[in-house]
Amino acid sequence: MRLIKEFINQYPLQCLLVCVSLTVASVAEGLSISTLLPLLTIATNGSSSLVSHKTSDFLSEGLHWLSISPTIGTMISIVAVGLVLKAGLTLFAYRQVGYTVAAIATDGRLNFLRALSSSRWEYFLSQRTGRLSNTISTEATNSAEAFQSMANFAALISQATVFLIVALLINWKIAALAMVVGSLVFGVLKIMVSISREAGGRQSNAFQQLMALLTDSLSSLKPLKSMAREGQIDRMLERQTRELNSALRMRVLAQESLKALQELLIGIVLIVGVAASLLVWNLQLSEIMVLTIVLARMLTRLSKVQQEYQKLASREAFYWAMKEQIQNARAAREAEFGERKPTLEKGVTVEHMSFGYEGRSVLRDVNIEIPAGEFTTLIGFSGAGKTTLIDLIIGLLRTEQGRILIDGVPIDDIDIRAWRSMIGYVPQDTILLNDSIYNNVVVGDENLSEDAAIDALKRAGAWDFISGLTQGIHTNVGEHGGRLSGGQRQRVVIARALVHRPRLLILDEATSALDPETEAAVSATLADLGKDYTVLAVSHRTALTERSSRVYRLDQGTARLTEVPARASA
Ligand SMILES: Nc1ncnc2c1ncn2[C@@H]1O[C@H](COP(=O)(O)OP(=O)(O)OP(=O)(O)O)[C@@H](O)[C@H]1O
Repeated sequence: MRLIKEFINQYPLQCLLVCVSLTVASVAEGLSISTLLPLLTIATNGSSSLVSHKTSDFLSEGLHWLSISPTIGTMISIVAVGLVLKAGLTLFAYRQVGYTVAAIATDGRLNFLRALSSSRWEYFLSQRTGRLSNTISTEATNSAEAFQSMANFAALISQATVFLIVALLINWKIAALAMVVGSLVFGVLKIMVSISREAGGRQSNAFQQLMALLTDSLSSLKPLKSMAREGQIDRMLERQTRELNSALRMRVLAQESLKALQELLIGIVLIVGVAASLLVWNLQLSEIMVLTIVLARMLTRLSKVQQEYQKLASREAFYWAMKEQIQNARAAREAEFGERKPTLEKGVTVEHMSFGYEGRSVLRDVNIEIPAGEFTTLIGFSGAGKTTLIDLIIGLLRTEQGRILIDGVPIDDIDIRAWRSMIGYVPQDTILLNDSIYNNVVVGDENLSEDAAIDALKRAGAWDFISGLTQGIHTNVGEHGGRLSGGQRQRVVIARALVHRPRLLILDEATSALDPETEAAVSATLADLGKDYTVLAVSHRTALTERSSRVYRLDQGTARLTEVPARASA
């Protein structure tokens, strides 16, 4: 099976440790069981008909070689040591399995997150949020649990093999016959494994669709509910949920049918075997009893092997789905930039820049200057390409048609992460984390102190309202920042953009989601920041255009310098 090979390649040491300890554990168990038979023989004063001579001979030769006499005490000790060894090794193996399961889930999640954060911006935008969270949760968990199934599968195979050897030592003809009939039974039931694998694939797919749909719907639920149009979403969600339910039912049916049929067929095999042994081969009842016990255990283990294989098959789909997500994100990796450290003493120049999405032209021969230390504003109709131009300056988008120069150095030659770390970006949508104001400003950066956050909040004009809160900077902002007003949220986002002391401040319609009064107040704060930073703003607010030394209007894909910044409007 492909997944088993994959796990062996990815986690060779863990697989080896698990495999060796499970095998030795099974041998230890086999040794205890084979010792039980001669022990019974001795205990029943030599009624050797209970076991074959081979089993006793094999054991007594071993004991003789070790210079140990085969007394009841020795035998009991061997049984006890075998059982303790088995328990210890099984514990060791399954502890290793548990650690590996956790490692597979963690590695999968981290690999996916790293690949995603290094992917091209266009690729990231094309992903559905629900699909991404499904990879992190359901697919990562099920992929890891597939390893658990693989370990159970290996443990059961080694136990079944040991029971088979014991059975062969007792009566090889009957053991071989049971193996042949058992194999036929499992061959017939293979179809259930295929059904499970198919159901696992359907389930993985249905989960992906449901999570993607759910996330998309939740974000647009309010307007749809307000217009009483949520019914369509309900119907789509219901359809996906029913599809998931149907896949789950199929998986359960296949699993339960397999168990029930296995039990039935194993029972029939044993009854027919006992009847044939008595009537055809005329074996003694005691020998038949021992064989029945050993063979029943062997067949039960084999049936569980098939059940574990079935679980492995149904979890496999999740592993490959996650792997595909990681590979796709890696294939969409951002192209390499250069290594030159950026400076911003003179400014940013955009020269003859053209850009389009999927062959559709958006920017045509754009030329603009963003002088260092000055306030530059972009205006233009919705869809004119203002955000696209900003994304090109940040290096989120790339084009070979035209150049962006940072202090005269082409952006392609620059260490792009160093360049981005010189940027403070304030977007239109203020999505805050459900966390404290402080954590929303520093966003996990341990190098940023509380003093730095307070300083940034003061510069963003947020300190007045924060100092009035009981918990101050440690106040939780609620889901999506719902405990703050729109203006307060936006000021926290501005502080986030200022806290790492950027050189270039990019304001992408940073005030347009606010009501006029708040917009005017926040715009005044932003205009004031123009004293200390190089600013590139997308805005039609007079407060910002008035503050600008240059205003470019983007129209029909081209940028023109407008002459009356103060009156600029779309
Ligand atoms: N990821 C994308 N894939 C395909 N087309 C896109 C993508 N992003 C933007 N576009 C298209 O490019 C054009 C310019 O979009 P852009 O967001 O740059 O405009 P804008 O001037 O910032 O608009 P607005 O003022 O409404 O934010 C639009 O027609 C938009 O549909």
